[in-house]
Amino acid sequence: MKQTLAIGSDHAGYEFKEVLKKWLSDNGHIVKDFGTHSLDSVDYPDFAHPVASAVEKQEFDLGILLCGSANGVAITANKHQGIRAALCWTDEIASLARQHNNANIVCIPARFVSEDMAKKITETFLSIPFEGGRHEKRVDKISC
Ligand SMILES: O=C(CO)[C@H](O)[C@H](O)[C@H](O)COP(=O)(O)O
Repeated sequence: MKQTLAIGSDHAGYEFKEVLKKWLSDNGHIVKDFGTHSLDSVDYPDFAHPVASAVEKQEFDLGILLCGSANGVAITANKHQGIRAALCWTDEIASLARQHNNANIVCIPARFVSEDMAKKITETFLSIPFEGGRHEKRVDKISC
């Protein structure tokens, strides 16, 4: 299924962001790049907040964020009420983030996964649906 995607990173995730952006576009997805646009050192919240806001406003189906460990972008994105950002370092974790948590932003630790794994994580995150059922009420209880 072709989807609309918001993508962003800091300098540590920049190279993988460029790879993922082209690969996703080549596969028919609509991808908006919220930066960063070079390897120059930047601050991850400056990119994680705009991606999270856009996904929260439902301007995009899903979001993709990258930084070195993915902790910075995940912590930032999860400040947004409508966001469930999941730190994913394997495709199995990415699958569970969708199936059980209905995550709407995948956070990829660019300094700790291969390019191939970053693609597998992304592909899985975009294709696996939320299971609902017993997970529905748990996800509903997240907001405070
Ligand atoms: O925010 C992070 C960790 O929580 C990210 O991994 C950043 O990419 C990292 O902190 C950047 O580190 P650098 O030494 O400034 O390149």
